[in-house]
Amino acid sequence: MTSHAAALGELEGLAVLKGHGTGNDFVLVPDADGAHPLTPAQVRALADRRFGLGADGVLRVARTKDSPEVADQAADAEWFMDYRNGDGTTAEMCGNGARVFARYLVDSGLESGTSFSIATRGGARAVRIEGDGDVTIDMGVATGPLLRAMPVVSVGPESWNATAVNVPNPHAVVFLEEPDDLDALDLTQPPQAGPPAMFPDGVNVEFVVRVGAPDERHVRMRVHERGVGETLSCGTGACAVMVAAAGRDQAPAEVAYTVDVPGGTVVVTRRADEHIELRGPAEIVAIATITSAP
Ligand SMILES: N[C@H](CCC[C@H](N)C(=O)O)C(=O)O
Repeated sequence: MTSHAAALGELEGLAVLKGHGTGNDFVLVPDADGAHPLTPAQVRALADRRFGLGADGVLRVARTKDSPEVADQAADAEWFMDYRNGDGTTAEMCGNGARVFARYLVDSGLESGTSFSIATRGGARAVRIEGDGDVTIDMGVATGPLLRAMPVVSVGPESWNATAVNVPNPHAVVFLEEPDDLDALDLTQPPQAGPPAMFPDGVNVEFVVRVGAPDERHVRMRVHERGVGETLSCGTGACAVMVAAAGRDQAPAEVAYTVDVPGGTVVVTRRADEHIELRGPAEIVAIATITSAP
């Protein structure tokens, strides 16, 4: 029996869902009574695209008040988005996941309004369900560009200076000149980002080209995610890209960028209070029950 089969066997009978935000896909695990805290091995098994359900990450739906690491957010948010990368590691925040998580809370009746907050490892985050079905997440204030030292990113023999931005998970943003250069990048292996001391817990790396003139505030990106690999979209990455591009463009404090990702398009807005808002679609595509190996 594979280790994945054993891990899934520990979850036999569990009802889960599958969803995505611009192609960044997740297994959602409703766990209101805290019966399934999920081990890293169980996360890897659920996320495995051959031996499991397949996803970039896992979103466990837990009660904030019963989750010690975020219980201080319980007054603001009833539900905790316990995000895990597909390799079983945790991360501070997941922007696309937050949209899918919010969609599930509303569709399942666990939240009844169109404005509420969710708890995350990065802090409580306000959610707004838009009239057209999009979901907007207040991602808080990004920190960066971090100017203490310009990180360097390498892919094979090529290297570039990058811009470090935390959302609050760590990102390194590389601007490329030509769209063909973006499309030609081999992201089957993790880019190297350094100096290592700058990213002691690893880093998500985004590669960006402008679309049109700078004042069109339109960019296109690819991303290699920490703990996952290349994904079709990254919400926190899109936010990091917006902050880096706005700095590069010397854009006004209040500004919005359209960010094209391989899986679709999101809009990232910086408000006057410096909060970053991520707006985009969120889909629940399936419901499933974990059954043990026959
Ligand atoms: N796809 C996620 C990013 C998860 C970040 C995770 N890969 C990490 O920081 O380790 C998003 O939409 O923000």
